[in-house]
Amino acid sequence: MSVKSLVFVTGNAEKLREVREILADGTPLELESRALDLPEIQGSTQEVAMEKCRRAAEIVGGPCITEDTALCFEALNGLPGPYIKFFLKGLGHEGLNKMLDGFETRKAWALCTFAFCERPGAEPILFEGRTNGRIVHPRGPPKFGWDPVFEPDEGEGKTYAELEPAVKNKISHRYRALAKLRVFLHERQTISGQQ
Ligand SMILES: O=c1nc[nH]c2c1ncn2[C@H]1C[C@H](O)[C@@H](COP(=O)(O)OP(=O)(O)OP(=O)(O)O)O1
Ligand SMILES: [Mg+2]
Repeated sequence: MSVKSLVFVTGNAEKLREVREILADGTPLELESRALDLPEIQGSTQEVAMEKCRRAAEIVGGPCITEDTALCFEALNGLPGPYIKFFLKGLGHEGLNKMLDGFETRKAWALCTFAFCERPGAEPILFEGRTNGRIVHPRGPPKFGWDPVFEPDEGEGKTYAELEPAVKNKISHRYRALAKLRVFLHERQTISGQQ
């Protein structure tokens, strides 16, 4: 398998931008993108990611990757998790904050799951990355999803939205998952001799 033909299937332009920025550093990995909004099942983050990637591989007809992002609240045992897109749409930034009023902790973690599927019918392989933080009232430009309400522990008091993109990309859930995917793809290529 040549990684040059790897297709990233996502309907989210901001995700694609960050993935490209992260991949620009280090060993080159060429990505082709397909803007499809794939249906997502209900279930654990892993089940959602596996099924989405399976469907993507059927449509693409070859190797592809997909990515799922969850935002998990400690007080809610990890919910909204993979359903954050719908919670954000329905409640907005302030609504997400209100959900936690009355709970003892506003701790949260961002979880990114990349899935790689070699061909239609193959079992996808998952790569997870996690960044811990907490939910705060919105600060910073509202450019990408819930970035204004997530303050990562390593962000020196800034929200993802307030951090320079290059700084977010060094500590983010996405960066951490992508680092694992990259090692996997690199080892695969080396083993199959396709440098
Ligand atoms: O770093 C991030 N910072 C802030 N917000 C983020 C981030 N990454 C994803 N998000 C948002 C987008 C969507 O509201 C939800 C994930 O849902 P998710 O299904 O994974 O993304 P999506 O449907 O927009 O794109 P895709 O076509 O790849 O499934 O969290
Ligand atoms: Mg989605």
